[in-house]
Amino acid sequence: MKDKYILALDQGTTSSRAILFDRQGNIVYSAQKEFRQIYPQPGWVEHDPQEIWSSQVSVAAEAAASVGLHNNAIAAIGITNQRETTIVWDRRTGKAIYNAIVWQDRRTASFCDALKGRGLAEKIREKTGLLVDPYFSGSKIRWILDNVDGAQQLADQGNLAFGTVDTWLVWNMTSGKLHITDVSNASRTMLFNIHTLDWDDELLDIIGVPRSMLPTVKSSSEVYGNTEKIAFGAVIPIAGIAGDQHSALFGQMCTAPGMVKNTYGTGCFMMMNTGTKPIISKNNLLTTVAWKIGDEVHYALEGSIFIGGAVVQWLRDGLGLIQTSAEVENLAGSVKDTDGVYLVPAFAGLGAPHWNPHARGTIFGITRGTTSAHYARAALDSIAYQTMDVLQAMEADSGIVISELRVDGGATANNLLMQFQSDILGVDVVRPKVTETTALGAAYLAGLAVGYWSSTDDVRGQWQLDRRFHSEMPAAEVKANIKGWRRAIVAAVSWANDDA
Ligand SMILES: Nc1ncnc2c1ncn2[C@@H]1O[C@H](COP(=O)(O)OP(=O)(O)O)[C@@H](O)[C@H]1O
Ligand SMILES: O=P(O)(O)OC[C@H](O)CO
Repeated sequence: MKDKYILALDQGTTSSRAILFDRQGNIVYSAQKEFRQIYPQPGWVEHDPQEIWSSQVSVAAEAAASVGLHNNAIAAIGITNQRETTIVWDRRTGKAIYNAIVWQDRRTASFCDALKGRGLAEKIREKTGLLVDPYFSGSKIRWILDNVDGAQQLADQGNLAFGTVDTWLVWNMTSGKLHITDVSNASRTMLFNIHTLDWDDELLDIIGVPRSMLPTVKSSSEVYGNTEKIAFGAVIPIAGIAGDQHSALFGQMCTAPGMVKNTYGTGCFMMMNTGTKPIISKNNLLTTVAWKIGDEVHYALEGSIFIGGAVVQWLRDGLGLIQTSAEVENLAGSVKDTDGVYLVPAFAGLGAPHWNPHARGTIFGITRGTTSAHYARAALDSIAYQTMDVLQAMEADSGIVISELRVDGGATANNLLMQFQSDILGVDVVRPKVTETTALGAAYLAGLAVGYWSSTDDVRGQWQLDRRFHSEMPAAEVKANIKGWRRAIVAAVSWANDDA
């Protein structure tokens, strides 16, 4: 298998990517295609399942063609995907009966409130590791069964299939031969028991989802089957599947308990490997299955921040202060600090660890001397402060003092942000050379299954440092900054309460 490659398919919220990796974990070719975001009503977000498939298959074909699709040049395919996004289709035709309901979609908030009202939150958290929230797939499936004509009847007849995006891609790549998912994606549905590693009959009953709709749950690294030539253009083993944040944790080689990564994309997603036992959070974090390789299951704690790099997009598109996201570094760096300005970017409520859907974006401490540069600096700082809130919750839940944070995602290009992150956390922030860690993780999972790499130890050595940021800020300054952020959070939450 001398000149073979691994093809990683990274199906994200706004684009589909296909990246070819070589045996040293280097990127050989990368292709990317954006697709439509559909907003039928405020708070609703949908994708066309057909566009998810066609964008993914076209970039896969482009990447595969770069090394000669018909030369058996690709040893295996690994899939990683936006999580929780829900697709329901008719098994007989392979046609989706409704658009994909995206993880950001809030339409099932009242259904979730009703579950909480019935006192089910603790049971659900105990079994699934999740908070009751529209974020997860279960309530989205229920919505489709309740709102698409004839759906419930089709489900009762066993004609409907549900899948997260990994499942949908595999179904299409195998012309409907495989209806599978992996443990990491299953653990984001609110239907999966993370202790028994099976769909939970009691939860299926509570949420009203027939077991016949659900995919078979597999490990994250095994040969599930082959792509069909007619659907995919070539016959290639599909050998790895993991949700994108789980895949990034693996790609960052956070394979030992206590290792943490934070991905700074549109949102920020921090995950800590907690080893082979789940930790149920007391601080509003999620417990999730990191991956299963062979018989070994790893669990993780996760904190999801809804607005990360998106606050920079707002400076660019909403305020017009910058032309490109990258420009924020120069603008913010033109002042020495925010001069007391705090920005809480709760544009869509606050995620972990606050979980307040009513909070809204707020800016405090403006004076006559405040400039656009202070806004830019406060926006960057807000990403770092939100990360700090999650990291502290993780330390409290795990009892582990974190000494190093591995980072990836688009906003980690920003050195000012990374330095401030290290200053405010008091830990080293560590940026690898390959920041496409999500795709790399999926490639590793697939390559391990087919013997392209022999063991996790074999790939661990491929992780290479780009830059390590050490904390430099004097302790008193750190303390004063954090105190201001805490006041800003309290004020943002209070602002949302119109009785206050
Ligand atoms: N130099 C930068 N400084 C701060 N934010 C940045 C920078 N470059 C990109 N971003 C932000 O990073 C995000 C894109 O990162 P990416 O990892 O591609 O996200 P996603 O996978 O969620 O689409 C955008 O929100 C963008 O504003
Ligand atoms: O597609 P991304 O990278 O924004 O990730 C989305 C997450 O998986 C949602 O839980």
